[in-house]
Amino acid sequence: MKKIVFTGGGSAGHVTPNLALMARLKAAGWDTAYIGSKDGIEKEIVEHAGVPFHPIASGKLRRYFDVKNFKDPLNVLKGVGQSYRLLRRLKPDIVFSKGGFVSVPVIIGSWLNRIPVIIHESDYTPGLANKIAMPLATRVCVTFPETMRHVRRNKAVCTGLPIREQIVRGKALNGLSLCDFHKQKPVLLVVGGSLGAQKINEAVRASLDMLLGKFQIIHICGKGNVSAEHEGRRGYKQFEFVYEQLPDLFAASDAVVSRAGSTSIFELLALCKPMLLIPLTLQTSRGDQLLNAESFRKQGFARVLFEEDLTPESLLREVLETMKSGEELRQRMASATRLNGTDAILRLIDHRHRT
Ligand SMILES: CC(=O)N[C@H]1[C@@H](OP(=O)(O)OP(=O)(O)OC[C@H]2O[C@@H](n3ccc(=O)[nH]c3=O)[C@H](O)[C@@H]2O)O[C@H](CO)[C@@H](O)[C@@H]1O
Repeated sequence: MKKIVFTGGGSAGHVTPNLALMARLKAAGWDTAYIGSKDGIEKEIVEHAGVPFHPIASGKLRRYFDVKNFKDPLNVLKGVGQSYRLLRRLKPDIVFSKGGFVSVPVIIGSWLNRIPVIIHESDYTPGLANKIAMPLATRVCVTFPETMRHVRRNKAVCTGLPIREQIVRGKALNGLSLCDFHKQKPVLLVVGGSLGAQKINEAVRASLDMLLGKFQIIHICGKGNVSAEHEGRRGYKQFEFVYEQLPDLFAASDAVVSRAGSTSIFELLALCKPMLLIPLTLQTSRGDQLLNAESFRKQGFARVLFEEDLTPESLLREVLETMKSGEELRQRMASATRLNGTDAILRLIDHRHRT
């Protein structure tokens, strides 16, 4: 039986594209397993999808000072040892990595076992984990054509991002009834990335009275971030994290306010949803979301509001503008080439397995 091991995690953007590939490979008779961090979001998501999950120790690669920076290299080393032994036992034909810091020990473990590795980079510029992994990878798949220039030419393939098939199969009526919403007022979905975004959560709640005058609001606010004070308010529905119902919530929404994580914005592009993007700042990230957002703005798929300019008033103004330009944004998205990377990556996996 053909066997593949997946890795990737830290946040859901480094996990959900794997779900799209795993579903298809499982259906084609592959044996699939996952190696991820023992306390990362990937454990919950992968177990939820019914794929065997093998936890390892991992350390975060931080760009800022933290006492954990002294302990984490030891955890990464421990993770390399665990991955090496796991992979020697599992004996996969191939390893596929979606990036994130947990993937580094797994890729080193694969390389030590001489197992071919395909990695995928979601963002406009490669993340630190993928930069470390690239020399050890057989192939490097990318989402944006512009990312090809950061990868050695004989390894780079522009495949696009794998998107879960069910994302485009949501039912608006199910989404509305899940939130207890009606059809008379437009629906705004707010999602601050898979872990939630404090700044966006605060701005939404500070402008809630104004926003609720115009919209019904679905707010995916991240684990532990549901506000008890606003819970149960008519027209305002909060979720920490959503699994199967996400496609229905997407279908029920007229526009979306989102961080500019690559996985999210390509899903919204596939759905032609007018989006207002609030990218992570340079202070809190390497700036990848700023580039993702600028690329989408330039192509006419999204409006962008910088976090530095985020106030309750600017949020309301920009949401109204996004709704107003909804038809224009939708048309631009509908006429664009919208790559779903799933087929191209499956071909690479299959080809690698045969050679
Ligand atoms: C803080 C951080 O490191 N952010 C990075 C992370 O973002 P993050 O992990 O937030 O990733 P994205 O926003 O790109 O993707 C989130 C994924 O989670 C799913 N989802 C979200 C909410 C929910 O309730 N249920 C659910 O299933 C979305 O549909 C999507 O598939 O990875 C992205 C790469 O992909 C990067 O571009 C981001 O810069």
